[in-house]
Amino acid sequence: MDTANVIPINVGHIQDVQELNKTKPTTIPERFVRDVTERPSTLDTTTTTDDIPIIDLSKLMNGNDPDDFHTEILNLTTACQEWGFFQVVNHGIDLSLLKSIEKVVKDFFMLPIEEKQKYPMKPGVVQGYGQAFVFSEDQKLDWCNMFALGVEPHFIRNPKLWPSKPADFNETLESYSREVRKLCQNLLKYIAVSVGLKGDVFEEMFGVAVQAVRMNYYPPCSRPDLVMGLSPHSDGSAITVLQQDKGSPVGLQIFKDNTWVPVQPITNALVLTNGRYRSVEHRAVVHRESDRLSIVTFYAPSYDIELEPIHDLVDENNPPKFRKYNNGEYSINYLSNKLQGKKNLDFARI
Ligand SMILES: O=C(O)CCC(=O)C(=O)O
Ligand SMILES: [Fe+2]
Repeated sequence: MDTANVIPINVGHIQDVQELNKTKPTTIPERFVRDVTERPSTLDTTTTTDDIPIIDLSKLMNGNDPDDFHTEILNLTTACQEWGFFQVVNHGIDLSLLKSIEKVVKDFFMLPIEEKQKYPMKPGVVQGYGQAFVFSEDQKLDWCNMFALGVEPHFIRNPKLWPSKPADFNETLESYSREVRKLCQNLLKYIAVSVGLKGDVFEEMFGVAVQAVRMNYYPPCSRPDLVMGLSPHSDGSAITVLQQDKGSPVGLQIFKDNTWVPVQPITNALVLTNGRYRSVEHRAVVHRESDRLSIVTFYAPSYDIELEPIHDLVDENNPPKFRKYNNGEYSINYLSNKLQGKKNLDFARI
């Protein structure tokens, strides 16, 4: 996952936004101020959160009521086809575990900067504490601190980056990641079914799936209109599960029908289906007074897997839109470029 050894880069000084915020700056440093066309107000939203699809996983898992199952599969199809995104309820993960992970992650971000800097995200590397996806000195910075860790399989972990404080961080992240992994596997099963494939098609295709977590902390900003919490992008994973705290009333936004729609969710984003299901473009904005935390799990095929559109979804009327590619090469490409809308898909687009 680390690309530092391959590409020599100069990212300049990256200010820590929490520390910056503590100084109550009267003006926002230039490096965070977005060009007018990239500010949060562009293409602002009229759609409301109520429209965002909600999937009740228990209706799919229980299998008690065939009508419920069928309706929910149709909901899933619409969600993946038209949104590339949905919220999941009755997902089976203990609420106490969701609260515990939120607490340890928040406690981590509240540690003194010296403590957090024991786990630095080096330039061009995606694990550790800092800002990912920064590759040049003149690139604008996001109003966000990140802490990212590889979780599974074990060889992607950098044990030196797993923090010793708060004391129960590692154990909680392990339990949480186990549960989220099961959720990803279940969602992928029903996503396969929703597109007319066998439930285990992704599990077989993925090999030993890669799982990573990125924790994002967005402090308040006196000029939320000028900065971006997280630049617009779509994720590089097969499926993403996003948990966010109730901190700020604004935060995650998804791009739909040319507007940015705000969300309060657990979510996902998808590839592999020859464009039939799309991954949603999304971004995060920040708030004048409230902070916000998100915990994002990325679940993706093994790096050594060759991926291509599923044959059953390709025919003369639907020719392949993506070439066959190695997922490790795709991941390196994704992680060594700044976040830029859906540009990452150009890597494999025909
Ligand atoms: O904080 C959020 O809501 C968005 C996070 C996100 O999109 C990511 O980490 O990829
Ligand atoms: Fe994302």
